[in-house]
Amino acid sequence: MSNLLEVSDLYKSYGSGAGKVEVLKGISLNVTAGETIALVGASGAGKSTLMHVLGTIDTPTSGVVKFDGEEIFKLGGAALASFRNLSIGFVFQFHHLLPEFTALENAMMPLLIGGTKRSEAEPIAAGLLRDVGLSHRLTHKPGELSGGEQQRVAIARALVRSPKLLLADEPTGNLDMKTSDEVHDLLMDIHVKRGLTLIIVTHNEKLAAKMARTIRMVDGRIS
Ligand SMILES: Nc1ncnc2c1ncn2[C@@H]1O[C@H](COP(=O)(O)OP(=O)(O)OP(=O)(O)O)[C@@H](O)[C@H]1O
Repeated sequence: MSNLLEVSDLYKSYGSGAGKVEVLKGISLNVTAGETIALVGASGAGKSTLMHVLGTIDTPTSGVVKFDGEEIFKLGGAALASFRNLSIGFVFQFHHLLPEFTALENAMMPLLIGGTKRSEAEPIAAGLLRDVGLSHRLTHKPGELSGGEQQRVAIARALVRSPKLLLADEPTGNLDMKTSDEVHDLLMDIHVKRGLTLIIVTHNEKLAAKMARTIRMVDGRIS
């Protein structure tokens, strides 16, 4: 299997001088296309920071990230944004849905932002909402949905552009156990059906055990 991600000697620090915080301290890692990875470690170890850099919503201080062989941080601003929108889906602990839009509108937002016509975006988003078990909630706004349903909408939105990589940062950290289990099963189901590469930050041991590989971070390094 080919590598989807090749990460070499990644460093990330914030601030400067006496206030400098080194968060990532030389991370090297390969991720095979279609792999599932649990990223675990104590609070403050740098897991979210690594996810943000892999997802290109933050930039490394130094080091190289190759996605499908391409050095992504060599891309300029607009090209990088377009790469991110097309290739990577994100699910966060808090769903970040737009409250004034319906489930369907939220799910199709990345397509609309990418320039797809609404008439084309709608059936794609509706199909995904059906896949996550929400065909009966298309016109509900986030405030009218349960926590698990909101997270399902966020998952549909993350998948609407058929990304190769799904990054999920504590996707069920905010949900009760039963709802978490349902969302975990959904993520695994999506991985199996789509061959999606999945990296999940989690403190949930049951979820970590479902992933093919566990990567443990300790103080900015892979242990
Ligand atoms: N923008 C920032 N400026 C300064 N320090 C930061 C910034 N972002 C993160 N940090 C610091 O980097 C360290 C790692 O944070 P990060 O959120 O990556 O950890 P984590 O492993 O995801 O933790 P948790 O499990 O609690 O979410 C923390 O000490 C944090 O305070």
